[in-house]
Amino acid sequence: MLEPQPAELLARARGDLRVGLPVAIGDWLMASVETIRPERLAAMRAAGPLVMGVSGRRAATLKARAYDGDIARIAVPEGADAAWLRAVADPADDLRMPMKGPLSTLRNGDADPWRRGVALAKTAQLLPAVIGVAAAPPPGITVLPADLPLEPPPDEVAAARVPLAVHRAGRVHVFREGLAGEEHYAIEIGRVDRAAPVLVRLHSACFTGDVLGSLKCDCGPQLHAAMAAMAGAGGGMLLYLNQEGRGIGLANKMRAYDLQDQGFDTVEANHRLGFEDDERDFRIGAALLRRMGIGSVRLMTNNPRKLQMMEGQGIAVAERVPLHVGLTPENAAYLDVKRRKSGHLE
Ligand SMILES: Nc1nc2c(ncn2[C@@H]2O[C@H](COP(=O)(O)OP(=O)(O)OP(=O)(O)O)[C@@H](O)[C@H]2O)c(=O)[nH]1
Ligand SMILES: [Zn+2]
Repeated sequence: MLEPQPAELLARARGDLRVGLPVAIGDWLMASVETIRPERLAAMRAAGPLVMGVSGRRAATLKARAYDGDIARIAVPEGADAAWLRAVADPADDLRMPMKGPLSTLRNGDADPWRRGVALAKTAQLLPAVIGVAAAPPPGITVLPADLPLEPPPDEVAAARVPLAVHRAGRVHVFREGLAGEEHYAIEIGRVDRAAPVLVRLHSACFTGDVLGSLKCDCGPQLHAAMAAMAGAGGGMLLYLNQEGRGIGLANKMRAYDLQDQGFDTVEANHRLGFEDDERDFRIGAALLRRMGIGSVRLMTNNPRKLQMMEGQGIAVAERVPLHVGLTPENAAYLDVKRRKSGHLE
């Protein structure tokens, strides 16, 4: 078995999009609008009429009809250049240059390759927009398999003792998700008694909050309060999930922050970019707990989705422990939107 297997092809396709290379999906060659270079765009245009795929969310902002529901296929006009494509994909200048259309969207043909193309761009943490042409793949181009494999369960790569300020007994476990996927960390604090429900926090990476002490969110204070509570209780398990920006990556989160400075709230900003409110898959958290031998938790969260996911994945939630810390004048509106729009609990 020397040929690349489906899971490997998927990982390679994700990398290709980031590099600016097209990948073959169904009968189409598709590249990322964000990373494609002008020469390659010209070569694609020479191969036939161009079509652009965006998410239904982005289509709604563009007032383009999304005949395919969660996806829209936009016919690219003849003279449209890279700047035009970028403006359709990237909301940064929506308010300054509101008129991009009218955009004509396709309704016939198979939308599924486009759905997969946009999903692939999301997992590559790029703007969720792809440009494509109906063409056979030239040699060397990655062909995305029709049936995507189930990602293998997360694998523990390494673990070591790390004494922590909150508790001398700390242990950091590094897990790798799928092939070339994200790394996530499980941090054992104190002595974790698996015979009783374990105090657990699923924390999503927030570079700005965790590291820089940003006042725009409550992540840093939540992280530190959770660690302190675990130390105080004698033991607990912190899962640090690399799901920056609710899964859209730091570049896209900064794009969202820029939109927030233009007056959109955290949910609207994600939508304008073409993302859902929350692109995280919390199942990875349950998988890590299982790997750590934990089946019952006292979960520190205000997010009902985390609770539902745990129960759905067979981890018993013995108790929800609310986590309200770090309120600042700068994040009051953000926390209010989480309560009103995302159903966050008091
Ligand atoms: N896209 C986007 N992500 C944000 C924004 N503010 C914070 N984040 C990200 O949101 C995530 C915060 O996640 P959590 O701390 O798990 O918070 P939560 O989902 O509200 O749930 P609990 O804190 O458990 O109640 C981190 O990945 C942050 O990077 C924002 O305005 N936009
Ligand atoms: Zn944050």
